[in-house]
Amino acid sequence: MQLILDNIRKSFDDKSVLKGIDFTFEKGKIYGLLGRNGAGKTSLFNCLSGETRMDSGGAFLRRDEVSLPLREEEIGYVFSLPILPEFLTGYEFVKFYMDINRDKIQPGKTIGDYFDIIRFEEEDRHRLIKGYSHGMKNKIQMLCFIITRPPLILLDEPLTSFDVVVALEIKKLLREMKQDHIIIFSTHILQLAADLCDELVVLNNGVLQEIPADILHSPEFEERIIALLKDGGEHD
Ligand SMILES: Nc1ncnc2c1ncn2[C@@H]1O[C@H](COP(=O)(O)OP(=O)(O)OP(=O)(O)O)[C@@H](O)[C@H]1O
Repeated sequence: MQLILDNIRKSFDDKSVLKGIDFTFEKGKIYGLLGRNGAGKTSLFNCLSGETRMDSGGAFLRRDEVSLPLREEEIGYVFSLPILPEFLTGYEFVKFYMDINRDKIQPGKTIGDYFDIIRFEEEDRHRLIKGYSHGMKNKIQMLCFIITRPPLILLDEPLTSFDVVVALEIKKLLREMKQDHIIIFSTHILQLAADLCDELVVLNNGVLQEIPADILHSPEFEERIIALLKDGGEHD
């Protein structure tokens, strides 16, 4: 399975942010998406998920030689600022989410099993989401894609809100899941990108470019990436 991005363009007013994104992502890999502040990482994710309309171009999933336009239900999107119904408890929300996705649940998995996967304390499950920390909300968002297992998983800067223990668990989980999914992960933490990702891509000047494997594994990795990022791109 491949995700094919074909000449995606997006401008806000007269500011051109995505200037023709062409890239092919493969199943079985975790991709780190790097780029300076304002480079357009979130805009690209929003265009893929349908949150924002792209001006032109397209995104396609290719399976068995057949490419079809990417559909909303094929994407699990974890926002950097989680959007959840704050008036529900975590348990109520996850139960509701499981109910509406009954056909996608792995056989025999209970709501308790799912909470256990993300190491969510028993007592927290029945508290209102409103009172959850940022990291707890992110965990609940992650649970959504763990339940539905969509082919494409987009993660916008999520691991930064997790404590080291949870971050390690989530990293393990992503590594397990990558066999069956395309995972794209935006981050500013170079060490995390180097540690977790199989490939790195940089969004610079509105286009995506792959970072050669020799940079990823070189001892001057950080310096070389920073030089690449300084080369172009916007910043706040
Ligand atoms: N809805 C919008 N309306 C107007 N401008 C927008 C909108 N969304 C994004 N932009 C602009 O597009 C550019 C890219 O923003 P985006 O949030 O995609 O960058 P980013 O790479 O995710 O940045 P960061 O690393 O700081 O989160 C910025 O100049 C931003 O101001």
